[in-house]
Amino acid sequence: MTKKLTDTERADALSTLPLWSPVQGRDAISRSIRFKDFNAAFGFMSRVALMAEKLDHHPEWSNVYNRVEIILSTHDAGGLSERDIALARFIDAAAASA
Ligand SMILES: C[C@H](O)[C@H](O)[C@H]1CNC2=NC(N)=NC(=O)C2=N1
Repeated sequence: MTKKLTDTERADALSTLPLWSPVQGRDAISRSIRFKDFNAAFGFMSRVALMAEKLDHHPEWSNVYNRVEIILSTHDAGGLSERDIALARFIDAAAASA
């Protein structure tokens, strides 16, 4: 069972993820990403989806044309865990090379 991060672990991890913001009212982080067009956005989502399956850890997300809104939280733990941090790092790398 994945554990929630402690307050210190959470703060340390978030300081290394400047593009992510805490979600108000819940233990989760979010990032909004704008791509060149729908093709770039959906290509990114496909790459993240394959990794999410591999990690058995899935984002809450939505897409409108070239924008993807992502929320990460660990449902089994009821909050942010190191799995969210790992997925956030993968997402940042995938978005940077899109
Ligand atoms: C059964 C399956 O392993 C679990 O439901 C996984 C799937 N993907 C998941 N994704 C996220 N974000 N949080 C979870 O707790 C989670 N649990």
